Amino acid sequence: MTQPPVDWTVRRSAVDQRPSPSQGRGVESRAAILRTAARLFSEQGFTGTSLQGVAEELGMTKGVVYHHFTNKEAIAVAVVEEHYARWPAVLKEVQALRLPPLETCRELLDRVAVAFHTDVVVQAGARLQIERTSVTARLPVPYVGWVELLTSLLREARDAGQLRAEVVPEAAANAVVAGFFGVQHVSESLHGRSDLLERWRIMADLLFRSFGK
Ligand SMILES: CCC[C@@H]1OCC(CO)=C1C(=O)O
Repeated sequence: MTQPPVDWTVRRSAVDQRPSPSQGRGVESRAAILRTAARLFSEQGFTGTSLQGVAEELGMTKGVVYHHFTNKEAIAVAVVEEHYARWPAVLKEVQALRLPPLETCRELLDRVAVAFHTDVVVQAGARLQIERTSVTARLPVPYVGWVELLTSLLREARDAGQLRAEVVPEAAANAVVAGFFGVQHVSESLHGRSDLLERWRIMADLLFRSFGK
């Protein structure tokens, strides 16, 4: 059974979001602004990044940036939205492998770990969520999409007889989300995510071996 589409619906912020351009140079400019802002947010944080700084990095005027985004908060919301927008395609790729549910969980998060290791938009989204109280706009609610999806997958694993009898799918899903979040945060804080994949492998082995029969 394929999982219901995860509700990664973004809770639209209070920030006025300009409509995304539909074609041509506008699309490229908006994408370039997001990539550059993501790099600066990831390196310097939300308060350490200015819209002026994003424009200067791109060799653009502030006016061009304002054409796409009403303010720095709107850029931050768009970056976090792009962070979450990565996951449905990863889920679809893994589902196409038609693995058993527990292996689908593991494979999915192994690929998400690679994205946290290499994708600056994913990295920026994670940092902005940690700094969310400094972002004066309503960011998407963190973690809940993953808890929902992993609970669904682990219920399938239970129903397929893959889980030990005492493993409660929702509790296990929350443990996986907390474990993944913690591993990527510790790796980023101590080693700039250089050892993220190894740290995740160790955590995932412990978690998934404790779930399985
Ligand atoms: C997959 C674990 C949860 C994930 O880890 C970092 C982060 C950023 O907030 C997450 C999220 O909001 O879903």
